[in-house]
Amino acid sequence: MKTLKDILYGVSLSAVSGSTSQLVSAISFDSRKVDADSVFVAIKGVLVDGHQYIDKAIASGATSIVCESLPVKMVDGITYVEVDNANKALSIMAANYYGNPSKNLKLIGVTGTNGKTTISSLLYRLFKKAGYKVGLISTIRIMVDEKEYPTSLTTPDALTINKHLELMNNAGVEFCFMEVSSHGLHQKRIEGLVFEGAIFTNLSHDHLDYHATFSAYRDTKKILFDSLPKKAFALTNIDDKNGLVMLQNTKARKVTYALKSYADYRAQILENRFDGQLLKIGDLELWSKLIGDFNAYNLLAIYATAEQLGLEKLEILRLMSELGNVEGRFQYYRSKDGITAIVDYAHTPDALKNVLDTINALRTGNENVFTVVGCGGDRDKTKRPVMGNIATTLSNTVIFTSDNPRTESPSKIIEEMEAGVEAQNFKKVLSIENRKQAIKTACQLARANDIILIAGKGHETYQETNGIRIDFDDFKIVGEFLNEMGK
Ligand SMILES: CC(=O)N[C@H]1[C@@H](OP(=O)(O)OP(=O)(O)OC[C@H]2O[C@@H](n3ccc(=O)[nH]c3=O)[C@H](O)[C@@H]2O)O[C@H](CO)[C@@H](O)[C@@H]1O[C@H](C)C(=O)N[C@@H](C)C(=O)N[C@H](CCC(=O)O)C(=O)O
Ligand SMILES: Nc1ncnc2c1ncn2[C@@H]1O[C@H](COP(=O)(O)OP(=O)(O)OP(=O)(O)O)[C@@H](O)[C@H]1O
Ligand SMILES: N[C@H](CCC[C@H](N)C(=O)O)C(=O)O
Ligand SMILES: [Mg+2]
Repeated sequence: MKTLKDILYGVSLSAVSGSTSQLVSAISFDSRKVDADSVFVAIKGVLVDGHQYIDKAIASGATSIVCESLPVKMVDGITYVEVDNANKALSIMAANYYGNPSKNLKLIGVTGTNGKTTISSLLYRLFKKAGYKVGLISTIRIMVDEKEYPTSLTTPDALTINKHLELMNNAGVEFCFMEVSSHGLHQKRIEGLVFEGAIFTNLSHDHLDYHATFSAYRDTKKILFDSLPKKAFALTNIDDKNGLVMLQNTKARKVTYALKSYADYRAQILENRFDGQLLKIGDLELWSKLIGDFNAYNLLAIYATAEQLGLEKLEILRLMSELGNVEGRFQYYRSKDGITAIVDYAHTPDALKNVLDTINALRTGNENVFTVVGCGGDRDKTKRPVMGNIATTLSNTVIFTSDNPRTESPSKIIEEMEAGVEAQNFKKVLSIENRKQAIKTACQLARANDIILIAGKGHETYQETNGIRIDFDDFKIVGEFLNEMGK
């Protein structure tokens, strides 16, 4: 066990009342999960202020408190520590508690609006194929080499991150690829981690409910690059207009990638087909099973990262040619009649446009494109009309439906999506609240060789309404309907 003093190493303290030499059994930031002899960190959250639960934490066994303002009435025998930023303190404490595990492996953070899961998951697979022990912290899962752990956030809280990094240390993991979300950065979940490199994918409209402005959202992403040490690499996509912004204040080695601009790593798309694409990377060629221009960017970022981490060029390309799709990212099913059903996690305007552009570019004749799409409840409302507009502009028929309504009214969300539809496209729209019914209708309407895109939920296996999750799997459902209908 460590002492409170050891755990607080590196945290800037503004006041201390009581002894810090006591042993600490655990750290908690939730009064409902406090162990005896633990330290409770009071966080000012989005919904409530953790400071109001300090006494409850003490009643449950906490013997020390870390908070942003000392309570007026302090309990005898309890140590109180005041800090400027409790989120930041929690993360540094978590790293200390678990023995700073990020220092014992090469940790690479991936940030940006879209592409984080794709890039980190494929880098995990590539390094596994190259024979290394590898870790992954992603939206879909956490992997400690070959052992899988469930996760519910893209970037988990600092205790969860460091706990799994310690497991990775114990398993001899050399490289860990981790998604770094803007919420994670803003809430300082990654403070105290030491990165070997960072990757920026792109920046587009998302989470503007949480970050007040687009520039605030951008500056949050930049924190990852600002915090890199000198020996790390900072890899950025300079075809994105915010790509260079990420490099402005970094101490790390600056490395760029692009398809359209002059960059350290360049690629050209030579051929794009439904079963893959041919890319020219530098003066070498790569046939990849991943399709779409957006995946060309992801593949180039993967190639550049692998090279920055010391893998050999030809070996990287050989391993990359074996990589297939990540679950729920352009995952497709071909029916007996040649209907293609694509399940994709596009839940932002940019992702939806990219996926539909990719589909339209691959159409060879007069196939119809049916899009089934919704927008999440309790999430950025401003993206709803924009996604409604994109879906109807780029498809022949659109079925607006529900995607995790959470505490909002599903019909209200659909109305907000409909508000973005241009008059000439009204005739293309059907609105069916029940997602299963919406998918069934698309299957009924589709004729041989048509294309059905089911967007927004990707790998998710549930639909969440008012805190209740029911099993729901787009990919399984669409396959079953097409099969049942004998199409
Ligand atoms: C909006 C948001 O990011 N919320 C995260 C935040 O919770 P919060 O600030 O709302 O917490 P709160 O409920 O206000 O409580 C404040 C504090 O009081 C404590 N508390 C509360 C009640 C009580 O009885 N006792 C007690 O001690 C809480 O434990 C907390 O420490 O901190 C929690 C602990 O780390 C997170 O679990 C929680 O994620 C929620 C579940 C969430 O849905 N987050 C999403 C939006 C998110 O983070 N998404 C990103 C981005 C995904 C993407 O890029 O698309 C992600 O990284 O997943
Ligand atoms: N490089 C890219 N540029 C634009 N769109 C992309 C890119 N890569 C993937 N997409 C699209 O965005 C969707 C989400 O991709 P992915 O899950 O890799 O992103 P993410 O950044 O992890 O998202 P999240 O923020 O939810 O964790 C994909 O299903 C695809 O439609
Ligand atoms: N990580 C994202 C995923 C959104 C996916 C979509 N299916 C939704 O539920 O809104 C979020 O929590 O905002
Ligand atoms: Mg992700």
